[in-house]
Amino acid sequence: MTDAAPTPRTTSPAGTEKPERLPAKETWRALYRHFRPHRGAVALGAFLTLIGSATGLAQPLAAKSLVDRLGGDDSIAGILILLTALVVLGTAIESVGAYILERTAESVVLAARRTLIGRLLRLRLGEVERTQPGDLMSRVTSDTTLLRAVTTQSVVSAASGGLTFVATIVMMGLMDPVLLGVTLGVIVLIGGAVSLVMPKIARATQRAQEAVGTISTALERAFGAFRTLKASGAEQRESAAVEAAAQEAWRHGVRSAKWQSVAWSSVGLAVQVSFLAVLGIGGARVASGAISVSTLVAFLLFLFYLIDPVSRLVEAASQYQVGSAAIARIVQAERLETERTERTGRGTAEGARGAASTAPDGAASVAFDDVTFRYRDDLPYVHHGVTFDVPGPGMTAFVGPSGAGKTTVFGLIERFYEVTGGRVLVDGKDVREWPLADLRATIGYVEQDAPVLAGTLRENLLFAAPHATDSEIREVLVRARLDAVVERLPEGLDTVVGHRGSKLSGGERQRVAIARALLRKPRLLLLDEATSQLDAVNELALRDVVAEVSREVTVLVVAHRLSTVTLADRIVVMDAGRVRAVGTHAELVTADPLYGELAATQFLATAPGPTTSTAPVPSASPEPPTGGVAVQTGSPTPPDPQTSPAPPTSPTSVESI
Ligand SMILES: Nc1ncnc2c1ncn2[C@@H]1O[C@H](COP(=O)(O)OP(=O)(O)OP(=O)(O)O)[C@@H](O)[C@H]1O
Repeated sequence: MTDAAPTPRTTSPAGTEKPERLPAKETWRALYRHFRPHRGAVALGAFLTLIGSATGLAQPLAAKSLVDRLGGDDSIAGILILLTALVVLGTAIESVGAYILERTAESVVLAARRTLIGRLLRLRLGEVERTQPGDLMSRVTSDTTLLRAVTTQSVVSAASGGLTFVATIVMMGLMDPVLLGVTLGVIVLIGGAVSLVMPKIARATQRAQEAVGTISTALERAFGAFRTLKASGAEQRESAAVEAAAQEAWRHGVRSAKWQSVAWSSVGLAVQVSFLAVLGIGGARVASGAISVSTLVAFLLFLFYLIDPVSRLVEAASQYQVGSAAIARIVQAERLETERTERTGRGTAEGARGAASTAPDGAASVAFDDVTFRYRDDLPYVHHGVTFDVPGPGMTAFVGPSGAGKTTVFGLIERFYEVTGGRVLVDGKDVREWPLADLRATIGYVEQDAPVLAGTLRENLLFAAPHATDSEIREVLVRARLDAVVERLPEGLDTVVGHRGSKLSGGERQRVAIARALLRKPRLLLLDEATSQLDAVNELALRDVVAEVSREVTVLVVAHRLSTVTLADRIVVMDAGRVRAVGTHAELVTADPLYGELAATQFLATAPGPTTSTAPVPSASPEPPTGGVAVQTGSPTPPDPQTSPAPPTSPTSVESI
């Protein structure tokens, strides 16, 4: 089975390229999809508004009756009460209608936002990496608001305007078909010109919305690295970039307003020109006796009456253009590929806590079977036939130079990305066959930069295990050496940690991330070690915690410290996307030149204190190991994707450690 729910994509992913406009039919369908669930409410709102306005028509009659009685002996109290009641009733009905329409408009926005939010948080990681999150956010917050008018007011305007237009045209036709022909000729001519302007409104609106997306993106970038921004003295440059985007939004907004005002003024123009044409031709027809003067006068009155429905039709059309610009951006975001995170067994809330679990208990096993992988088709391979086998429990350390592909191993186990070739197995089962929620419920993951979310410390801890009890929280706080920190805080666990945990130290953030992962009670713990976040005391303490956890749980660590690797039951040495050796520290330090070099330089540089490691064997050019348990694994390097996109499939042995 596959958890991805791909949808055919006709437009580029949000934020990567200039979004295309949707074809007219698709625009219509997408807008109708948002309007459809609310059509009853829109009809009711429109009906009440019309009734409300209609009561207004009765008021002059009531007023006349009032005036007639002023001179006589009849009491005017009754008619005054009636008049007042009519005014109040009419206003009440009209305002209820307007309220229903506005409420429906808000419901349309809410539904669109819900759909988008539901999808955005389930997007595939690769999709998010290809997009600009700020721009995606603006689609939820800003573009959805543009659906308000088009799905409610403009439908009402189009319907009422259309009806009145047809009725007036029929009346004019009954008066004089020739003059009607003249009127329609002028309207069609000017309407044709206006229809050329309409797409310009949509284009300008879309560009303005893109610029709003750019503002969000730029602000998100600045706040995401706020300290760096200040330390780099980049406030002015970043403000200038955001202001430029704001200026761009203004420019396109003004352009859209310009075309909208052209469309609006064309209504007046159409009527004025029609008036002159009707006056000229109508005058001639009166002179020739074809029609009477009164017919001409009545026809001209109808002509002016036409202004209102035509205005409403133009308003509906221009709102449709604005809506079509927004819907194009919304549909584009809806088409990004999502994960299917259906929940069974451990994936449920109870399952995540171990109850009702369909997955086996105890430590999970992990195996990579000839895995090839690249992040995108246009990027080089990161894994070239990676093969290893980790039976649980115990601690396995992944070491290797920067960029060797160690963190990528974790991304593939979590199934953040799909392998290009080969298989990733957890408990002997291909991760593609696991329900995604169950797979992830099995795993606790501590990222290298240990992200902490805005909110309280408690919220952060409960993030991965929302049903954990207070005693479980206390236990992990002690294990992660956070208990003293929490005691020091004035509000303890309810202390707000700031945006991205900015009120915590780097070491505290990392311990929060570890506590969060432990609270999840994982069967497999993935720990991407930070290079230098912890002081020596806490590092040693956490080393003991991880060692203790690894007695029952499978722990995979991307290791940057000698203290970690010396403790590991097995070490996987990675280099340039391949596993070049596996073994213990003592074995590898003599058997694998690259490992020896790493132990001598990188690890020792970050070691917390004196170690008992055996002397490393430095080597400038690492050679495959010649003895010990270190084993060269992996299949040949996949060919260059540019010249041959197919990865190699030649089988290799699975190394059992
Ligand atoms: N999301 C991504 N998109 C594209 N390329 C990526 C992505 N993440 C990593 N890479 C590339 O993949 C390669 C392997 O990265 P990875 O993070 O797995 O290395 P690593 O061995 O963990 O390095 P380090 O020890 O520095 O953390 C690198 O060349 C990196 O630039």
